[in-house]
Amino acid sequence: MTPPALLTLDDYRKFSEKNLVKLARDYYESGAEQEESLRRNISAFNNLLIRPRCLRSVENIDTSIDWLNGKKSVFPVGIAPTAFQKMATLDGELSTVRGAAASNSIMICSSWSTTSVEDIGKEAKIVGATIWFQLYVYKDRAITESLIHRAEAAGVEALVLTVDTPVLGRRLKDTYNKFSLPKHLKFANFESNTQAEMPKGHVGESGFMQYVSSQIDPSLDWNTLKWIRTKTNLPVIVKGVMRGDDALLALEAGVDGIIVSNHGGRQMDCTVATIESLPEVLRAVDNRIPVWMDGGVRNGRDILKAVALGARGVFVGRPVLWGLATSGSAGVSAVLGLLQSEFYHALQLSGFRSIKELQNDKHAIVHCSKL
Ligand SMILES: Cc1cc2nc3c(=O)[nH]c(=O)nc-3n(C[C@H](O)[C@H](O)[C@H](O)COP(=O)(O)O)c2cc1C
Ligand SMILES: CCCCCCC(=O)C(=O)O
Repeated sequence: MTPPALLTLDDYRKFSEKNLVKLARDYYESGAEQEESLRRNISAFNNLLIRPRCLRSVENIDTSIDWLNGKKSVFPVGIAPTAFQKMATLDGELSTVRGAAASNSIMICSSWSTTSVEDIGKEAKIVGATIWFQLYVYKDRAITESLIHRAEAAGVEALVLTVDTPVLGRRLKDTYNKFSLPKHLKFANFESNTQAEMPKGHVGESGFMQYVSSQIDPSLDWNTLKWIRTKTNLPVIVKGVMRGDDALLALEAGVDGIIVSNHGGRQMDCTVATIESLPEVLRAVDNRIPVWMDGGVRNGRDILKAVALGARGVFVGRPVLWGLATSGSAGVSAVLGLLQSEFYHALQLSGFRSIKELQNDKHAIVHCSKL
């Protein structure tokens, strides 16, 4: 069936809901606890207002940006890692990587994918996509080390260490639903490792929470990051930094980039929004390494605001799942294409012809409290 006109990401969200069973929909949509952070990530963008320039000849706009170490991206939006994509569509992560390639975006693959990193890597080579690999650190370091080496061999270009998940946030809907990976799906990076195999079916309160507390290392600290550094020559990016002081520690630990993130409001609830944390992290980093953000980006104006503050780019999580559940790889590239055209349009309407020009204008946006 041809989907109706889908004009906004919210249209994709609503349309995709029909294609998802409740267990999957709740898992994808949930935030932790009372979902304050989830809502604030989105609403905080509204406190930033754009100050448009006029009469600036906006016929040609350059949305490209140096994404990492000189590698260009045609527009500043990447795909955040999200687990268990085969709950959204048959081909799961393979559809996402195809959608990423079709829209010249980059994909961060989750440690907890339902397609192995090797299979995603093979497909990425065929379709010409850039992939990074997101890492969770297991109590059993041999599992973590083997994941790093497998990701390297699969052709990933950077490792993304998630640092906001020492333990799992309490997502109430998942607990009510007794969420676990549906029986027909695999925890694909761990198939051969029964130790790390997630319990199947509805066990106890949430099979997911049980698995995390038995396997994931809550003692993760800055030394763990140094240990990871000794295991790979790939750039290491930390995802989940929310404060300037932690950004300075990340710099000291020698990271190659930071993603300001609160895990889409799925971990600690009642946090500041990521767009509110971004300026403090940027001040601390002072242009020494790239800083991206994710959380609540839902249109081209949000991208403009984050980039105007100084972000190298943004990542989107749930919107890609909505595209995936709407129409597989075509849906992913449609969602990314929509963001790209909205960003282009927002630059035109506000009189900025390139990201450089936007970032050089220190008054492009204003916080509403300053009016
Ligand atoms: C269903 C779902 C699964 C996620 N899985 C992962 C994951 O495996 N690893 C990770 O680092 N972050 C994970 N995240 C967090 C995202 O990478 C990202 O931080 C968040 O979705 C950004 O917010 P947004 O959904 O508002 O764009 C997940 C988020 C969602 C919604
Ligand atoms: C160590 C926690 C693993 C959570 C995996 C998936 C995820 O990040 C999410 O559901 O959010």
